[in-house]
Amino acid sequence: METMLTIENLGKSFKETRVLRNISFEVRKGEIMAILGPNGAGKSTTIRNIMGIMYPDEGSITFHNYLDIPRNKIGYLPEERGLYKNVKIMDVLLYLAELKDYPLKKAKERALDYLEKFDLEGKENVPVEELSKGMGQKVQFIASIIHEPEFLILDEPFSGLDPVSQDIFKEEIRKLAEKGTAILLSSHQMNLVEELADRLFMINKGQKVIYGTMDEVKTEYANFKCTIRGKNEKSTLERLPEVQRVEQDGNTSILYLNNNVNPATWIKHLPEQLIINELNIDRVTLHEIFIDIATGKSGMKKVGESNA
Ligand SMILES: Nc1ncnc2c1ncn2[C@@H]1O[C@H](COP(=O)(O)OP(=O)(O)OP(=O)(O)O)[C@@H](O)[C@H]1O
Repeated sequence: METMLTIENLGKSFKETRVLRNISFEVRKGEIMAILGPNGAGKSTTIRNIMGIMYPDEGSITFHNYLDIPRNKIGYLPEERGLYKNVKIMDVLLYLAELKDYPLKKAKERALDYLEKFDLEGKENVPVEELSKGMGQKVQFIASIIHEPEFLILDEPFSGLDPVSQDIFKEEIRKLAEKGTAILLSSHQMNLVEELADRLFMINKGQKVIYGTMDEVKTEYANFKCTIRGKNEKSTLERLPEVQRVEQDGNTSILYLNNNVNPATWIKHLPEQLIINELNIDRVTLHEIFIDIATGKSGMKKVGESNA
């Protein structure tokens, strides 16, 4: 896949404090690349450097190998929402399209089409200030893609959306990627990231901790876990082979297994006296990987130990 955006060894300090160190990743045509990290990790600072809102102290950011990033080819849904309040929705959208040199007739058609998709049909003459938070977010999303950008940055696009609207956003984001848009997605909603992202970059304290495809990350970081429903002593479960730790809630126990355990072999060695009403084996979720890596809670690879 063709590389669109390349970030190499990005470094940034605010006064004496270094908030980004050696950040390198790329975003390719037609992919959804997630940038993840705990609060204060450096995601927004990375995005602001890409957008030219601030400049890096070290490293480079190139678009199709050029240092000059053409603003009319980029779409940006910022974390801080804000549209001109007393202006009608259509006027805002056309104004923003015009700023990106996009043909107005086409922009109007696209705006009407998206307003319909987002359940805002007939609202084109409503002033922005009369919209609910979720409706305003939909309009801002349309504003970020009205000009058919090649590269799209979505900073927390799902916050404040109801589940139906989240699904509509998810579908539109997928469609944009299928049409070839390169998408950089920042979100704390791990389940949505897990469903959407092709690759991910996780940052903590300004440094890379994970970089790879969702499958690579799962294979490298997500061990298997076994959920057993049945009344068993926690200490009995903890003594089972290859069990890293056990979490118990009532009669439900989750056994986190060591790296490289083959669950088919492991399950054959479970003692017969265990009480098993139900048993499931899954890989741990992205949510659990995120928490484990950010907190160093389990025996999984911790921050700084990654060689990804
Ligand atoms: N303009 C600024 N001046 C000084 N420090 C800043 C500035 N902007 C960000 N920082 C600091 O840089 C670090 C990274 O912040 P950043 O906003 O990039 O984090 P983030 O990963 O986007 O967090 P969140 O998930 O909370 O949005 C934080 O320690 C923050 O306090």
